[in-house]
Amino acid sequence: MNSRQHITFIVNPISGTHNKHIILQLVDELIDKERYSYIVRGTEYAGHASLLAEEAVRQHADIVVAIGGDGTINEVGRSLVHTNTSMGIIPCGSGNGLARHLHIPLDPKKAIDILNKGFVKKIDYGIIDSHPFFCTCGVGFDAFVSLKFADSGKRGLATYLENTLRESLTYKPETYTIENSSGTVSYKAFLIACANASQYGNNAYIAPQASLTDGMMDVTILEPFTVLDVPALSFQLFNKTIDQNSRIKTMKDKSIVIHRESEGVFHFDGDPIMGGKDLKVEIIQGGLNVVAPENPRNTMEPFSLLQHFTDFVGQRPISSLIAARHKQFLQLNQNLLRQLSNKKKN
Ligand SMILES: Nc1ncnc2c1ncn2[C@@H]1O[C@H](COP(=O)(O)OP(=O)(O)OP(=O)(O)O)[C@@H](O)[C@H]1O
Repeated sequence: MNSRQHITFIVNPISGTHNKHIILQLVDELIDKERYSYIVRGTEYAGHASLLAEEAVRQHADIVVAIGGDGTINEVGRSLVHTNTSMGIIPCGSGNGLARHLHIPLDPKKAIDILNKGFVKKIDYGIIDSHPFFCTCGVGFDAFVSLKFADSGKRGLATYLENTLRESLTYKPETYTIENSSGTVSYKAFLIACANASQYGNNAYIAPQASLTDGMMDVTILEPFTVLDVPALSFQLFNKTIDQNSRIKTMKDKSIVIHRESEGVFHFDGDPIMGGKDLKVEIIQGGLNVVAPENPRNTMEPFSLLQHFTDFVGQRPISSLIAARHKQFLQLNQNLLRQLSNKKKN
């Protein structure tokens, strides 16, 4: 009798910065072959990971491991929710928000070790306007930034951050009405982030209190601010204290509806898309099984703000980031961005 569990590894060849051949060699060397049999599938285009994961579920794979970043995880995860197949992660993206929240090590050898231990936990996921998300989704500058990010690779992450901060000073906040379980509230806001996980990735904590297992969404609303607020906001974003800033309002709920002045962009796990004026956002409790550290505290590194900031800005070339977006998708995003920028200027 074959009692081994089966893993399908899905590798996005163009995500992040790691060399995927080396990672696949490490998988072959280090995966526990007494515990697991496995196959490797490579993605050939944006969206392919979802189809490969669906196929793995049909073939009763026990675990599908996403080798990629949050975009790949989103594609894999959406096919695994409410199934008996768990998701594993070997983080290889540029942000790795979900892996970081789960304390899955960024070192591939250690991430494989987590797979070998095979501890499975249930986590929540969210849905915005019928698009599943696992980390964050949002509107306003949040979505605008995700469009900028898609356009940022050739200029480097530091330039991107600088441009983003500069753009933030001219970006016009909009008025949003949020329907939640206790009523209706209106905010003039720069961005609204709805978080399942606590960070965007790169240790930028937009919702420091967010939990993946509480069945709740943490909503962070950033009200209009001035240039004088930027240093504190930036510091607090990386220091896990942005919720203490006076420009920030927070709420927790299972489900909200965001009404905005006009249709426009929103993002789910950093991928921008056009949507209508009214967006329903909800959290589905415990819908996804993930292989993760059993005791995250043991895998946590000491908190260092400098390290977090360096992680975000980095010294590394990010030419691979631009390649990390499917060309057509990038084109679409750039068009949306231009439309949005023009709208904002008019
Ligand atoms: N073979 C492929 N060719 C082009 N695009 C692909 C291919 N496979 C996957 N993609 C797309 O690449 C996008 C980026 O991948 P992913 O998000 O995993 O990496 P990343 O952007 O570097 O990481 P992060 O999201 O953590 O910042 C995904 O949204 C996915 O749709």
